[in-house]
Amino acid sequence: MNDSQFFHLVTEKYIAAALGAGGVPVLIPALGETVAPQEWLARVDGLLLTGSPSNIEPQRYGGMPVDGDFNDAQRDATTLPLIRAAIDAGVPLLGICRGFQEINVAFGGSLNPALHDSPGLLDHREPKGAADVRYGPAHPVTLVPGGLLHRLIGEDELRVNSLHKQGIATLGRGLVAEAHAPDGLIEAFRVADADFAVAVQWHPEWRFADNPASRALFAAFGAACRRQQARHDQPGRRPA
Ligand SMILES: N[C@@H](CCC(=O)NCCCC(=O)O)C(=O)O
Repeated sequence: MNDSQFFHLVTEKYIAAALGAGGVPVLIPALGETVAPQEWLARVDGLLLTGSPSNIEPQRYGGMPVDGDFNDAQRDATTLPLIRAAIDAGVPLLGICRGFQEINVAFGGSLNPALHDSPGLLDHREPKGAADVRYGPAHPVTLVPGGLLHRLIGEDELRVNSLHKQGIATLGRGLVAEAHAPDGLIEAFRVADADFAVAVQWHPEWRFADNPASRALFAAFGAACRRQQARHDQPGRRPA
């Protein structure tokens, strides 16, 4: 008998953005090793790695446990192997906030556990207030000239929201920076050799339909998922 009272959930803004990208969203529960990554990858055409208030366990990237930290070991045990398997299978990825941090860690990168305690870095935590305030524009990011996001969005700079206390300390091998905050923090990257594997530290899913840059990002993710769907539908396709 399982009498667990835990919920596996996702905020509706992610579901709305996945629908807006042309997808049929399905929530993958945090089951860790109970279901092999290949089982999920045979059933989906893309992975949207969402934000969450929880942190990645620091031992996943060589860090020290922090007293009182809200970690989610079950999610780590699900997403980190899934990310590696998705890249091997050519499944498109879009990582947001915690999802951005997860892709970095899956590629061997590390995180700064508290940006606001690091001299020279901005405080990237959300302001207090209603959702409009918390998800409101917080700082600019500069897109790397000629990078994927720069070409997709067609702007040199964006104003983005900011709801994270952690951030990239070292970028994982095989990842390429795509955007920086004014303090130099990497705010977006792509996986160098992937068809589409992009991650952003901000929240483009928040009112994505009202924001041309967010629309462009989700449209590109949707198009990559449809390319993967076409590969799925081909006889003799590459197994996940
Ligand atoms: N551990 C991270 C998580 C930040 C994050 O994903 N925040 C999103 C919160 C809710 C949402 O999905 O909108 C950190 O604090 O750095």
